[in-house]
Amino acid sequence: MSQTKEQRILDFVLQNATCGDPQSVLDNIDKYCRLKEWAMNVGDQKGLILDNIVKETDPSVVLELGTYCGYSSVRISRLLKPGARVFTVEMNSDYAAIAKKIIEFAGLKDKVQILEGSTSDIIPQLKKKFEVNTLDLVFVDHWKDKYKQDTQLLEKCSLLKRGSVVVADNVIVPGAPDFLEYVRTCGRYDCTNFPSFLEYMNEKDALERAIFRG
Ligand SMILES: CCCNc1ncnc2c1ncn2[C@@H]1O[C@H](/C=C/CNC(=O)c2cc(-c3ccc(F)cc3)cc(O)c2O)[C@H](C)[C@H]1O
Ligand SMILES: [Mg+2]
Repeated sequence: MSQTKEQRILDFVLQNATCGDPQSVLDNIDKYCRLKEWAMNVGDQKGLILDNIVKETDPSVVLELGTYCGYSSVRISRLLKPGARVFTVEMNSDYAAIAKKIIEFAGLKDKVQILEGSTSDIIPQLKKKFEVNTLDLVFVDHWKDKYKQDTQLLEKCSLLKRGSVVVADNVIVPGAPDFLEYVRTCGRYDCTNFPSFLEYMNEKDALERAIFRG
């Protein structure tokens, strides 16, 4: 059966990275995707900006929208204090399976819970089914036309509190114009743009940090 690109990324990690070493997992995914096959991981340049935001926030409860292969789940969870958790939502079961193996290889399975399904179904379940009170950090990196609706859903489900940090990837490329307009003008967020570059390319991209005012 012919392999998918995501299976090839997983194989490259299993064959080249060091088990239990999250940085070597990240470095090898970046190496493969830069040299062999491009893939839509947040990558090393935007990843460093994300690292700084995570370190500054020191979150106990993190939600990620769009796991894909698990690169940013590894990136975020490797920086968390003992007992802190990442919930990551992925609707594609093939990607969820790949991500599970990558997160486990990195030694981070106790910090990351992959929630298989659609954000529209899972976000409303976080409080009762997953015992979440409020979210300290949200990393938004799924379909770009769903950023705004899912941010509004987080608000509706009272999952954001004053100081909750929402970080969105790709606000330049592919872009999420309705999300940007919303968080910058609705009056409920303090927004900062972090210019960078599209993963593994020379094209400009950026992260947007939107801190909920409560
Ligand atoms: C109900 C649906 C919503 N609910 C959902 N619920 C659960 N899971 C969801 C939901 N919506 C999506 N997902 C999952 O998240 C992942 C999707 C990730 C999407 N990411 C991009 O499209 C992108 C493109 C480029 C790019 C840049 C330049 C180019 F030239 C080409 C591509 C770069 C980037 O950094 C990018 O992150 C995964 C594939 C998909 O199954
Ligand atoms: Mg992205």
